[in-house]
Amino acid sequence: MQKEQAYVDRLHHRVDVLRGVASRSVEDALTPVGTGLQARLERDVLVAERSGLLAALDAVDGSLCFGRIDLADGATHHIGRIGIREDDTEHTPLLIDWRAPVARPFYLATGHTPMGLRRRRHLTTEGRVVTELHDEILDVGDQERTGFEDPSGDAVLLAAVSSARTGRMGDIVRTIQAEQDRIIRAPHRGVLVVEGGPGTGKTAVALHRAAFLLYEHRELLAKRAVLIVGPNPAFLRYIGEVLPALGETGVLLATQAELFPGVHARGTETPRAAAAKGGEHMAEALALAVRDRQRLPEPGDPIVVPHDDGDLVLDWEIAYEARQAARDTRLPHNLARPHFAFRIIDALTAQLVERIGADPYGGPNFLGPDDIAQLGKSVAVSGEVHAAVDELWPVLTPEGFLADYLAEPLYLPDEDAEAVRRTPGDGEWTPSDVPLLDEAAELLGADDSAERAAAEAGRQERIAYAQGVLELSRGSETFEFEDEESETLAAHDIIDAERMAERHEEADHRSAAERAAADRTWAFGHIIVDEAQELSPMAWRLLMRRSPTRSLTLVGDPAQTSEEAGVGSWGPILEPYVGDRYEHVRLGVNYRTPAEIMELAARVLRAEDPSFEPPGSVRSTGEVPWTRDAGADLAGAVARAVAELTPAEGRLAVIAPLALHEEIAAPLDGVEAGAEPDLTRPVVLIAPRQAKGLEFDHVLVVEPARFGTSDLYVALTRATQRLGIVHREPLPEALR
Ligand SMILES: Nc1ncnc2c1ncn2[C@@H]1O[C@H](COP(=O)(O)OP(=O)(O)OP(=O)(O)O)[C@@H](O)[C@H]1O
Repeated sequence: MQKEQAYVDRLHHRVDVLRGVASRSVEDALTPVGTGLQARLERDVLVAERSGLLAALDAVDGSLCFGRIDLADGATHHIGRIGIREDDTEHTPLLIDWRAPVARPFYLATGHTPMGLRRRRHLTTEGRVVTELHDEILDVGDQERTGFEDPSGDAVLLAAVSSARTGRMGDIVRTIQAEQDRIIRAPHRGVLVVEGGPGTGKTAVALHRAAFLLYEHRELLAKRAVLIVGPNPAFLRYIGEVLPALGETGVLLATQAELFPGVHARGTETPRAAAAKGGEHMAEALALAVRDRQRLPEPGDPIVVPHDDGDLVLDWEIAYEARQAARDTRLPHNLARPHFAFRIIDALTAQLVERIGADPYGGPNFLGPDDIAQLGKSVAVSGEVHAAVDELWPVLTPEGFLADYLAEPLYLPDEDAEAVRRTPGDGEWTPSDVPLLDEAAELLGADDSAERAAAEAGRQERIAYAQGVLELSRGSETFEFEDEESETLAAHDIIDAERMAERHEEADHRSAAERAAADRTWAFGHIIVDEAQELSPMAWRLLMRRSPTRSLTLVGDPAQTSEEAGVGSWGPILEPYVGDRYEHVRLGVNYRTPAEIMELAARVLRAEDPSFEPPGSVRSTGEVPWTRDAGADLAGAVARAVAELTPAEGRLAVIAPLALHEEIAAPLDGVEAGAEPDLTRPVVLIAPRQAKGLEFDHVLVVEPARFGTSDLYVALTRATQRLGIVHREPLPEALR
């Protein structure tokens, strides 16, 4: 123990030194060095690199080193959250990053396949103090004993899964299991579907996979960013600390509602409306509705456009031909519009030319090219002509178009149309409007060609400039950071002219994740979708647009699908995008819910599907879930149960239908009936849908008869320790 303590002390000392160096170099870099372009460029690059490193060093302080592997050849490696090297000429590794290949046997080796290991050691620390050691002997022939042997090999895992919850998800780097490790380290290209029952670590694995990919493909992913999509804001707050604790901050976490920049989709709607909007036929309906906005005058009733040289007649034929030509370009509506306008202007000019210059005796037109050009110009700048074009082919914004469409939804089955109908200006955008806005933006397009050309010219200039600076800095080697080759630094070291130039965009010092958040057309380096079973076909269309390279990890459990628009199986969802070229892996062990609770939860699903098999629980607690009839006083019974179940340390969730929240919260101290739960409070009151993905030490389910089957299954599987059920209405059959 003392030896390990000495080693851990040494590691912390080294981190302190590195932190000092990094923070000084941020400070130095922040001091004004002059106003020259080059000075500012160098400063920006330095600050970005050193701040990232500093954040990583600060973040890992909690349990820096958690493992050690002893190899058969006598070598030993300590494993931790980041890699650290000694300040010597060889840059000797002191701590191996858990993501490095050398660390892999720590997670995978077994007595059967020892992968060159003699022993695996788990170190438990509190702050900087080593409190426990657990050793596993992996070489049966090895007679040496340390006195810290853990014969079962799962003491650390069991302690982790039984520990009191904080209201925030923690990382699992200390105890990643072999089946999880394989998923975390799977290649980043292509689509990987991770399926597993409640508590199998899908979310944990997804987050660690993000950390791994950022480590393994730092260069690419720092530029293109990683997007993690979760079901609701409470869930994103719940998981929000895992990646920073692993030293990773360059990730964008978002719900579907946040994926259309500039729109805060906070409105609510019926599940029926959400399902109708999420349906695949919606894409076709919107496409047809856009075509409807490309109009023609009625035959025989032309638009008459006044002009100094006499009225111009914009009739059905002219508009029809112009529309055909514009549609033939296959450009989105707003981008095809100039083609429509040109044709109209041409045709109207021809009318003028014909009228003014026609030879009454049938000879050639009197007007020369200059006269014709002059007439063309007069038509092109005419406000009346523009108004006529606008009427036939208006410039449309996604918001305006969709609001109009929802007021009068066409091309949908009647009952879907009724469900989605909304008076313009009535209510806010909802999460299921977001994929429709995105679809509309795609169909409409924005004519930003001039801006793009200017931006590209500016970028090329900056790249040329950055190339010059890089050559200069290579020559003088001004970066005096001792650990240049360490694993921690390797990530931030490599910088090419393009990236340097990107960082130098004068008005834009945002990280890739921040820029991605503001850009609808951003192509992410990798996308991770949690609770992926909830997404509708329309939401998949949006996400696939954000991942043109189809580099995605989808995590979900069809048995927990509550949204009507969600998936039943992955094949039909993925087929349009990748055919059958996706990997499908399963996680089979439940680390959260004790066997006693899982048994009860499984009965709920078995009522509908007798063959349903839940994942096996990693432990049982002896605590059998209970049910209690509240009689007439539901709130009183809930209050008594809350008093009983509130843990001294840890969290209790009361999961009840929203309609009962006011009544239930009234007698409870410090419990609020509100839309946004604070999960760090000892007792939280949440609705079934809000419970998705979360976990608590104890759970009290209220009035389960009002839950849908999958919502009930989700609610029952949230507890790590105890579960109680209070009801006034008769219990569902499966819970009796
Ligand atoms: N290898 C592990 N070591 C320690 N804890 C683990 C491990 N794997 C999972 N857990 C813990 O199990 C709990 C459930 O994990 P997680 O929330 O990722 O499961 P899930 O499959 O996403 O569940 P659900 O589908 O019910 O939302 C978490 O507390 C997580 O930290």
